[in-house]
Amino acid sequence: MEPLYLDANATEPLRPAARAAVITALEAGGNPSSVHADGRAARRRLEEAREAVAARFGARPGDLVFTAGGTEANAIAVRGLSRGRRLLVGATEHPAVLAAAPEAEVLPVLPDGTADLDALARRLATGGPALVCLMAANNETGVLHPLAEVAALCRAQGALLHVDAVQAAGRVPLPANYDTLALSGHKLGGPPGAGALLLRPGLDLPALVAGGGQERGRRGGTEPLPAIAGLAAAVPEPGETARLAALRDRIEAGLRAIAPDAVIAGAGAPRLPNTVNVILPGVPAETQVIALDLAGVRVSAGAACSSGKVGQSPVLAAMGFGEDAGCGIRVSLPWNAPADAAERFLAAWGAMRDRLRRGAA
Ligand SMILES: Cc1ncc(COP(=O)(O)O)c(C=O)c1O
Repeated sequence: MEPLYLDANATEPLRPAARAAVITALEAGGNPSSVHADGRAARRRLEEAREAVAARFGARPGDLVFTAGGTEANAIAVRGLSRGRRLLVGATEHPAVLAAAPEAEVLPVLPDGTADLDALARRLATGGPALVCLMAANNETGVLHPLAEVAALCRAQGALLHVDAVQAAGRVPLPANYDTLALSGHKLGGPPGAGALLLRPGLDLPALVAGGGQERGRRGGTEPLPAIAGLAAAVPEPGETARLAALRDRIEAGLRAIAPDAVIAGAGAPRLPNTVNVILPGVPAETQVIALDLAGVRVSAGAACSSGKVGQSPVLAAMGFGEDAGCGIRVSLPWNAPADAAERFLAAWGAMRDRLRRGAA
């Protein structure tokens, strides 16, 4: 039987339309900065992709900066906006943001994983101008922060807001009142190698790498046009979200029925339709991931971005899970999850749990 890929939050499988767009752009070639006809054709394709992505995510084309991915989009925003400002960063942010903001104050989250709005209001009320970084959806738990309220607090206190929407984009509606918002192509079903930073109208940012002045001087370097074309073509099918949410609900109901001792992280909070983080107390996440992998089911422990490192999840630790913060696995359904994904996952998970219990007895 085909392996069951349930690690979409690490990377989504390439969508057929994105694959076709990548190949077309690769074969067409051309550098958008060249003035001859091939360059002008590449420039047209770049601007068409910009218009499509901007329209889809509610931005103006002139306010969209293409990047090499989500990490770079976050870094441009955090470095560019934080000059002369205090940095306030959510405790469950992705390393892409945390690493760009090493001197930040950490904003706590509530036990359900959502931002602690009272703590944010207190931090904003004292001290100088701030830059707040809070993600739209968490990569490990799928928990959505209340960004409308966060944005209102920021506006009231003259703070800027950067939103890492890498996991939310294409899965849930995006917040509107940001200063900057980061996207990543390969989390949408495009290829790796392209991302985007959306800017509030009128906002400008210095480039991290100046290069040849591309992207209106906001991101130097030849634009990765095949990956950008793939990003622009990576559009969900109608009904996809509802289909994934139904599979997610079946998985959660099944887990509760099989194992009353299992805990679903962030269960009470609004979450992504495709993500379940299930904690099996006392069993290291790595053990679970390997056992499921041997059974042909691909899930992950914590953030897959940390190059195979597994240990305590800082996200689950920030939610107060203590020792069990090392015992959560992330199940993230891809856009093309098969109709029997929930049943196959539950059968493998239940068998794994039985084996581990017999082994422990
Ligand atoms: C929430 C979040 N932000 C940023 C990133 C980094 O994106 P990229 O892989 O495109 O650099 C990831 C990747 O896992 C992520 O989950």
